[in-house]
Amino acid sequence: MEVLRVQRVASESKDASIPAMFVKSETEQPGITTVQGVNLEVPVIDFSNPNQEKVLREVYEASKDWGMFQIVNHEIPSQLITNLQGVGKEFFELPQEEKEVYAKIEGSESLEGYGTKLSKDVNGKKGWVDHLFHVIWPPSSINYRFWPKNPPSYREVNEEYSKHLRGVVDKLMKSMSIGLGLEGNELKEYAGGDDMIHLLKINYYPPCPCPDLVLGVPQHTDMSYITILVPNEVQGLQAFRDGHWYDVKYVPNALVIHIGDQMEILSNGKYKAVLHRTTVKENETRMSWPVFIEPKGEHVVGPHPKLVNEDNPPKYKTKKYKDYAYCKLNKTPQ
Ligand SMILES: O=C(O)CCC(=O)C(=O)O
Ligand SMILES: [Fe+2]
Repeated sequence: MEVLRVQRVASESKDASIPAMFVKSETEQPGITTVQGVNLEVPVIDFSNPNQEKVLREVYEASKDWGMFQIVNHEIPSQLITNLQGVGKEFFELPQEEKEVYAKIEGSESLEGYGTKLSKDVNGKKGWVDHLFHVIWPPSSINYRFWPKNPPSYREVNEEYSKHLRGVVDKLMKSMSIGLGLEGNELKEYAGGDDMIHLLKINYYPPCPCPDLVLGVPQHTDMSYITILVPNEVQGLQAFRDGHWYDVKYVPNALVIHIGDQMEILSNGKYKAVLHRTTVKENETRMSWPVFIEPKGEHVVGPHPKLVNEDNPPKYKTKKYKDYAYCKLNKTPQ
């Protein structure tokens, strides 16, 4: 049996019709639910600002008020980002059979591999997106079976990106720690230190004849501590703010940072996980490269002990991350 791949559906949807399983209900359709003509300008933080006190303050405010911000001058060379995008794009442009070599293993609990989300949303609808997931850090958790061998430079480019990204993770975790009144290293240590998993996802959103009716990724908060995302130049990320959906402005060379559930929990609610979703375009392919920074499954997650006391009791349960993930993915109460 042929598996469903949105890239293939897209290539076969040349007229203005698409299979009904992708058409969202009116309460979700972006053509109806997006605030038109307004780009949400989430805070853009200059990481290289000589006034590092200001950077700390900006990271703190954005994590608390928005749950999302963009960073520029982050020391990841723009050529490296271009290369990361280039090798990812080359992979998705390979013939279908070559991509299927990396397909997610059916029945496996791991997210790793090439695929299309099989589960439908609450209304039984699917997203207009395919993806590839693989771990890029730590080395002991990497399974190269899911790293494309074609293009040949895929591995080298991704390893180089991962190396640079670790510096950004450290700086973000340190800033967020200080923002909460902790020592610079305390948040990362409690979160899992250098054992935290860096899980790369590549989203591939092919052109869609009716972009107003579908969503790429439906509304969600990420489960991670933080997510660091490189988009291509095709706008599509939306954030929910003050009760409405807005397009997030594309900023060249910026990394988009999302606060995820685990950071909200770790901070006992001080930092907010951002609700977001993606739209697609009629004539352009959108791609994005989020890296989810998350604990290992066995890691116990909950509010940092120094952030709770009698006056500020824990707002979230303490449990293993894998149990948290199970409840979230199966939509059972936490
Ligand atoms: O493509 C994007 O900009 C966001 C994707 C996303 O939210 C996700 O994959 O979790
Ligand atoms: Fe997300």
